[in-house]
Parts: sequence; structure tokens; C-alpha cells
Amino acid sequence: MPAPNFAFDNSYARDLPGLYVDWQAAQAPAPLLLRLNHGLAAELGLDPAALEAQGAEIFSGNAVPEGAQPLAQAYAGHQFGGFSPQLGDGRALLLGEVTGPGGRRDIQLKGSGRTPFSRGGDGKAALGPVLREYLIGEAMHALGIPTSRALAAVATGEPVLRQEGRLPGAVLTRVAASHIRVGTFQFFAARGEQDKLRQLADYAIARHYPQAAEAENPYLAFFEAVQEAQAALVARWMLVGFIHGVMNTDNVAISGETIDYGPCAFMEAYAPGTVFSSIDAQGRYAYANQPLILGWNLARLAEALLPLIDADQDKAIEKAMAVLGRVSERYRAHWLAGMRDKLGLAGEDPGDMDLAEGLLAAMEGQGADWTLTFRRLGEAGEDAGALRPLFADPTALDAWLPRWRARRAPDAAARMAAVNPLYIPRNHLVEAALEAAGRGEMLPFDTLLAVVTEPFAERPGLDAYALPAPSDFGPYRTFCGT
Ligand SMILES: Nc1ncnc2c1ncn2[C@@H]1O[C@H](COP(=O)(O)OP(=O)(O)OP(=O)(O)O)[C@@H](O)[C@H]1O
Ligand SMILES: [Mg+2]
Repeated sequence: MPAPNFAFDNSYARDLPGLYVDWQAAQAPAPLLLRLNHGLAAELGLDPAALEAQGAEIFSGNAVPEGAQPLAQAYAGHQFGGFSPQLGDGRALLLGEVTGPGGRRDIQLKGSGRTPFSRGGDGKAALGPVLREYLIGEAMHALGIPTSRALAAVATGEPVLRQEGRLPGAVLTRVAASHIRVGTFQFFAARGEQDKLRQLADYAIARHYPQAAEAENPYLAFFEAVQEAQAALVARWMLVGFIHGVMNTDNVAISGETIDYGPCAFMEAYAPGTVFSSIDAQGRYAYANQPLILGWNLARLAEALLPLIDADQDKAIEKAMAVLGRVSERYRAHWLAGMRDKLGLAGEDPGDMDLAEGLLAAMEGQGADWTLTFRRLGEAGEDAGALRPLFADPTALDAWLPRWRARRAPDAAARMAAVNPLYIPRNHLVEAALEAAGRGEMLPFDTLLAVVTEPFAERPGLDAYALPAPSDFGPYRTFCGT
């Protein structure tokens, strides 16, 4: 049988001893390769046929592919504002890194059994959350948003016990620019292990922001680069109505990719306070709070980096604050640039922020679906006939439309159709696909995946995939699936 050709080059293991634990996956009793991401496999230079043949064993963790060095990474994190000094990969294992056209990327198992970081958990994952992460990550990628991606989903043949009862167990294999988190820095900062903190920062700079090494203060430049990447990322989330749901510092990747698709979901009717996660009782991670939490999380990274930024703590704080003080301005710049595209505006005008906010004000409280409003606005031209029914009361929209028409570019319709998706993972369809998969019926998952991975091109027969949940679906609640 041909080998799948992972050309592993494991720099994290090699360069950062003491920052992880070598570990092996638990054995899955009856692994079954449910889905393999052929496109991504090809991008990584892997042989899809060999992976089809050996994927069940490799992606369950039962067999360690040649050159892999499985390890669990240490990290800490602020969870809902409270600091946990030791989290770490409690149910994940980094197999290793591969390099390809997209640069160096981690290949990691999630749900592969207990590790020294598991605390009270079983180290496992259930099928539903694994397929959810697969589906939504691929949808985000298709939307052009930086994200970890699913390479494979394997059913383990072993049930896992969750609140809902016994559920089918599964392992997700994901690919990411890295899994270094804000919490990874916090782990070593909290322990006062400055040597390791510096090693980690040097590694992260070399891997993700090599230009920072040339700066006068590389660690400050690194912080600023992470801030820029995160500000751009959160702006992209906001522009598509994505709610991450668990923006703890251990779920914030230094690379600027979206990671950990736990309780995330897309907002339908525009409501700034929208929260889906059942554990987010206070609405800390509500839609409109995400840009504020971005700043809060970056402040935690700055704190962890202080001893590297300047040996004199007061000076370090001053330098970090000067950068951090620009976070909301940077976020707003990314958001406004994205809004100009979403609205198909001609050039730039000082009134554009006010114009964009005017549309949001017209949508709020009117039940206007976020995704469809922008899509139909693009199609509206002089006739807003298909747009107005999205609004319970379109009076404010009617007053706003002439302002927009005056700023619209001649090619607005085409530009808007290229950036405003028609198909997103609609909550009721995601739930239906996962429920069917739990019964062994994968067709709804495959169909939905095919629809949302081509989000901009309208295709015949897919009308139902563009619509929000029917009213009898009720308020949507998501779970971390841990
Ligand atoms: N079933 C589980 N068994 C052991 N540890 C778990 C389990 N579920 C979550 N954890 C751990 O709890 C912490 C926070 O969990 P969280 O839900 O943010 O992460 P996750 O979804 O497991 O993984 P990731 O952030 O890598 O996508 C992490 O240390 C994680 O490893
Ligand atoms: Mg997590």
C-alpha cells in the first residue's frame, strides 16, 4: 500500500522542548473514515488515494504516520474573564507540520483521547461537533476568512458520554497555520518562565511574522502584527454575521486564523446582542461585543509579552499601551473597508461610516436577515422590491436607500455579488445535517457542504439553502460539545 507522503518537518517539537508533552492517541476500537477533504489533501501534497486507504487508522490516531511526532501543547487562558493557568491540549494532539505552497501548517487531531492536560475530561469528541467544525470551517474558508480547516473526520466506533446521553465518538483532523494561542504565551508568562516565553515568541515571530524580527523592538512589532491580524479577522467575522461564541484567550490564534468552532453560529436577523452559546449566560461573546473582546484579549497578550518588550516594566507598559490604544481604530478601518465593498461604494467618502451605520440602524429591530439584506441590496438597483419584505417596517430603509444610491459605484451589483454571500451555514440546516449524520445518513451534510463552499454563485434549485430558519425552529442554542 502506498504511504500518504506526509513530508513532516516538526519545528515545534524540535525548537521548543519543554513547551509540550510527547504523547500518543488513544486507540479507537472501530475507526471509519467518514470524510476526507480531497482538495485540502492535494493542497498539502498528500496522496488522496493513500489517505482513503489508510485514513481511518491515521486520522483516528491508531497509527502514527512516518515522520509524525505526536505531542500535546501546553497553554493557559482566560475563560469568560477568569484565568486558568493550565489548560493545554486536553483532547488534541499535534501530529506534526507539513510545508507546502500555503507555508508551514500543523496537522492536528482533535478528540484523540486523554492527555496530561485533560483535567476531568475524557479527551474525546462527539460526531456532531466534529462535523460542525468541519462544515463551518470550510464555509469560512470559502468566504475568504482565515481559518483552520478540516482534513478528515473519522468515527471511532466508541460512544462518548455527554449531557444528551451516549453519542457516537469521532476525531477531527484539522490543519492550521499553527495552534499557538494567546493562552500559549500566558502559560509561560504566568509561571514566570521567561526563557521559555522568549523562545516561544522568537519561534512565533520566525514562523508567522518574520518581518517583526527586523524591527527595533521585535516583541513589540510582533504584538502589533498579531493585533493587526486579529483586528482584520474579527472585522471579517462581523461583516458576515459570524459569532464565534467562545473568544477565550485560549481560542485566539496568534496567526490570525479562526480556531475552535465550538458553539459558533451565524446571526440571521440583525440584532447586536445575539448570543447562541448556552454557556454564555452574560452575553460576554455576543455579536456586537466581539470587537471589544478583541481588544480585551490583545491586552492579555500584551501583559504576557511585557517582560520581553522592555526590562523596565513601566516602559514596557507604556510601549504596549501605545500599540493597544490603536486597536479599535484598526478594527474600524478593516470593518469600514469591508463595508465599502459590501455596499458597492464608489471610492471613499468621509460619510461612509455614517452611511453604513445608517443601514444597520434601519435593520435593527426589523427582523432583517443579515446575509439576505446585503445580497438583495446588491440586486436592488432602482427597485428594492425584493429587499423591503425582509424588514418588518421598511420606513427607515426607504429613507436610507437614496443616500446609498448616491454613493453607489457603477459596477456595484457585480462587486456586491462577489463579496456578499448568498449561502451561509444556516442554523436549522446545520442542525438537520448533524442530526442525519448521527443516524448514519451523510447526504444532508454533503449537500450542505457543497452549497456553503460555493457561497457567492447563485445556483438553481438551492433557494431553500438561502433562507433563514423557519419561525418554528425557535431561538437557536449552541453547545461547546465538550
Ligand atoms: N472532552 C474533553 N476532554 C479533555 N479536555 C477537554 C475536553 N473538552 C475540552 N477540553 C479542554 O478544555 C479546554 C478548553 O476547551 P475548548 O472547548 O475551548 O477547546 P477545544 O474545543 O477542546 O479545543 P480547541 O481550542 O483546540 O479547538 C482545553 O484545554 C481543552 O483541551
Ligand atoms: Mg478551545
